[in-house]
Amino acid sequence: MARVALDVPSDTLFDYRIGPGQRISPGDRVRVPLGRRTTVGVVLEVASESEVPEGRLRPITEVLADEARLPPDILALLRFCHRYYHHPIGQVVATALPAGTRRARPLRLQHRRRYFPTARLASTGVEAVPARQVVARRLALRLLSSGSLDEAEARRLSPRWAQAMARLLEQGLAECRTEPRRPRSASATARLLPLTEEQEAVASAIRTGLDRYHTWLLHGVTGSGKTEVYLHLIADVVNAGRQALMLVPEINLTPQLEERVGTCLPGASVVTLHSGLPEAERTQHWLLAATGHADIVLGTRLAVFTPLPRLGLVVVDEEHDPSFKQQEGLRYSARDLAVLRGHDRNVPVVLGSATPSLESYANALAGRYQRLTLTRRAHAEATLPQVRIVNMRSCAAGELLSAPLKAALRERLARGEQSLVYLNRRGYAPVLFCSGCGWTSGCRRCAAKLVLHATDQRLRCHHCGAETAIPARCPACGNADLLPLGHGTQRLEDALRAEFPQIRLLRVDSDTTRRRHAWQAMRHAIREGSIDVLVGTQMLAKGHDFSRLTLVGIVDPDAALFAADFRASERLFAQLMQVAGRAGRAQRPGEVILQTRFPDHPLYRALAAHSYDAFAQAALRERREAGFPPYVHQALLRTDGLRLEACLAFLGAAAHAASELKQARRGVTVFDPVPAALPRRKGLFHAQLLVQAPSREALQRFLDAWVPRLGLLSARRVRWSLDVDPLEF
Ligand SMILES: Nc1ncnc2c1ncn2[C@@H]1O[C@H](COP(=O)(O)OP(=O)(O)OP(=O)(O)O)[C@@H](O)[C@H]1O
Ligand SMILES: [Zn+2]
Repeated sequence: MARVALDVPSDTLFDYRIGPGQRISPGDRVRVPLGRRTTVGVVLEVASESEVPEGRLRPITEVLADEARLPPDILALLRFCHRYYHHPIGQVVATALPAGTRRARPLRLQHRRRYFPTARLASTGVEAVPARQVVARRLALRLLSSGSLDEAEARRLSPRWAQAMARLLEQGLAECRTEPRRPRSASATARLLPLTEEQEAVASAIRTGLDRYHTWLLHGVTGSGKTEVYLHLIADVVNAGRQALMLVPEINLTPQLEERVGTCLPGASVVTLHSGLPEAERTQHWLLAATGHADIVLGTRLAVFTPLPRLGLVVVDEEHDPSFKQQEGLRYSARDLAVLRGHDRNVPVVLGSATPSLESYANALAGRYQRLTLTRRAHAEATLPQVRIVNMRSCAAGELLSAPLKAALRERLARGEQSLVYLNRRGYAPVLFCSGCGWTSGCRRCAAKLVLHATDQRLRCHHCGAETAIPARCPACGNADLLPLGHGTQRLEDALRAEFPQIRLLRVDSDTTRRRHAWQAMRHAIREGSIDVLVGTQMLAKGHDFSRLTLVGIVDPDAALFAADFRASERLFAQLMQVAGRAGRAQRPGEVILQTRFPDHPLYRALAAHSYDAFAQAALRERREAGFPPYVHQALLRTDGLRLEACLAFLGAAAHAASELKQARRGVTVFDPVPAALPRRKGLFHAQLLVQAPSREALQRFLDAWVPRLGLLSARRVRWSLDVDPLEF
C-alpha cells in the first residue's frame, strides 16, 4: 500500500493499493485515480496496512518511469515544510517541484547524439571516403581533427550532414553515442581572480570546514568581493566531485552572473532555476541536478528544493533579501530552508550580505552562526564612499534637488562619470489632489491611492493594477485645479531633465523594465558608458557593479523612518546601505549625498559612518525591549473576504479556540484580530491575528494544537491561511 501526496487542499496523504508487478519506493511519481479522473502524485510512504478497508482501496494506475526519484532528504524537507508551515502536504509537494512533474509523462533527460570516429577511420584516414562524397569527407576530416561532433556542429559543416553521417555510420567509419543534453559547456574565457588577503582569510576559514555542517555569515561591505569568495569555494567543492547550490534574489540572477559562474570553472556544468524559465527547460535543469549531471545550481528561492545527490555546499547571496520569503501559498523562507538543508546533509552553508538580516546577525552573536567579515573593498584602489547628509528642512517643500546634489551631478557630468539618483517610489506623484475640496484619487478596490503616471497620463493602483485616465476636473466638486502631491521617479526624471537638458538619462523601475529583457538591455547600456545619470527605485540598489558610477544621490527617504511596521527601519537601512554601496566600486572614489529633513537621525548617522554594527546593535536592543523578533517567534493567521466583519468574526472564533487550549497555549500570546496594514486589496478585505511565543518550540506546540481546530470553524465566505515567521503585515 502506498501513501501518496496529491495536489489538493487536504491535510492527509491518500492510500492506494500497489498492483502486482508494480515496484514502488518513496519518492516515486505515480498516476492514481481520484474521483472520476486520474491525477499525478508523489509516494511519500510505503506501508503494509491502511485505515481504508482493503476492498475500497483503489490501485495505482501507473508508476512513472522517471530518471530520478525524489531522494529521502527532499522528502524529509517537504515533510518539514508541511509540519512547520502547517501547509497541506500535497500542496507543499506541488509548490516545491517544477510544474513538469505534475504531468503524467515520465521525466527523462533529453539526450543529444554525439558522433565519434571509429578505429577503422582513424587507421585508414579520410581516404576511406571517396573524394566525390564531399560532405561525408568534410565530416570525416572534422571527426578526426576534433575527436567528436554533435548535431549542431555537424549542421554547421553542411545542411546535408544527416545523410552523409548515416553513410559513415553504415560503413563503420563513425559511431554514435548519446549523452544528456547539457545546458552549456563552459569555455575557459574567464578565470577566478586571485583573492585579496582579506578574501583569502575568509575563504580558508570556510575551507577548513568543507566536510561538515556549519553556517557562516559572510558579512562583507559593499564591493568587498563576496561573489569571488563564493566562486572559489564552489570551485573547491566541484573539483572535489560535489555539487554546489547558490541562491540569489530574483533581480540578481542576471546573465552576467550566470556567465561568470559558468565560465570561471571550465568543465563544470551550471544550470539555472527560476520562475522565469519555460516549463520544459526548468524540468530539464531540475533533472540534470537531480541526476547529478549538473555541478552547480544557480537559482532563486524555489531552487532550495532541488534534489542534489552530491551536495557539498550551499550559498545564499544577499541573505537579507525579502524575496527569499515566498508571500503566497506555502510561505516558506528559502534562506531558513537552506540552512536546514545544510544541516540535514551535513554540508556547510554560507550566508552572505553587506547588510545581514537582524535574524542572522543575532544568530551570529549567539554563536549559532559564525560571522566572517570583509571590511575593505576588493579593488585595490576602491574605498567606501564618503556620505554627506544634506539638511532639507530649510528647502521649499517639493524641492527635489538640493544645491549640493546639483553641484555634485555637474562635476560628474564634466568628468564623464556616472551618477545614480535614488527614490524608492515609482510613478510621477503618489496621489492627485483637488485644491478646491480636498478630494484625492483613491482606488475603488483597495484602501490605497491611485498613483499619477505622467508618461502615459494615467492614474494607476500599485496594488491591484486598476487604472483610469487622469480626470480633467475634480470628480467631487468640478474644480479644474488638480495637483500632483509628492513625488515619484517620473517627477524626479523631469526635474533632472529640466536642470540638465543635455544629459543621457535612464530611469530604471518596474514601469520601464516590465518588458522582457528590457533590464538586460539597460544594464548593457549602463556598462557601455552611454548613460550619464540613472534614476530609479530599489531595483538599482541591489548587487550591481557599475565601475564608472561615482555619485549616489538619495532623495526623500524619510517616510520609512516613521512607518508602523517594526521591520521598516531595518529595510530602509539595508536599502540605503546597498544603494550607497553602488558608488566608487572601482578605481574612482565614490560619494553619497543623502537629502533628509532629519539629518541627526541615528539611522542616517550609522549610514554615514558605514556602521552596520552600530545600527544593528541598536535595532536589536530595541527589538529585545519591545518584544519583537528575533526575540520572539510569530505566526500570522491571515484572512480575506468580501466583508470585513466576516473576516474579523472568523478570527474572533479562532482566538476563542485558542483560549480553550489550556496546555498548548502556555507562554503564547494571542493578539486581537485587526484589519491588515492595507485593509482592502483587489476588492477584498484583509484581516489578521498575530500569535507570538518566546521560542519556536512553544509556537509550534501551540500551532500543532490550534491549526486543526481552525479547519473545524465555520469559515463562510472567508479564506484563511497561516504565515509562520511572517515578514509583512
Ligand atoms: N580578488 C579580487 N581582485 C580584484 N578584483 C576583485 C576581486 N574580488 C572582487 N573583485 C571585484 O570587486 C568588485 C566587487 O565585487 P562583488 O560585486 O563581488 O562585491 P560584493 O561583495 O558582492 O558587493 P555587494 O554586496 O555590493 O554586491 C567586482 O568588480 C569584482 O570583480
Ligand atoms: Zn487597487
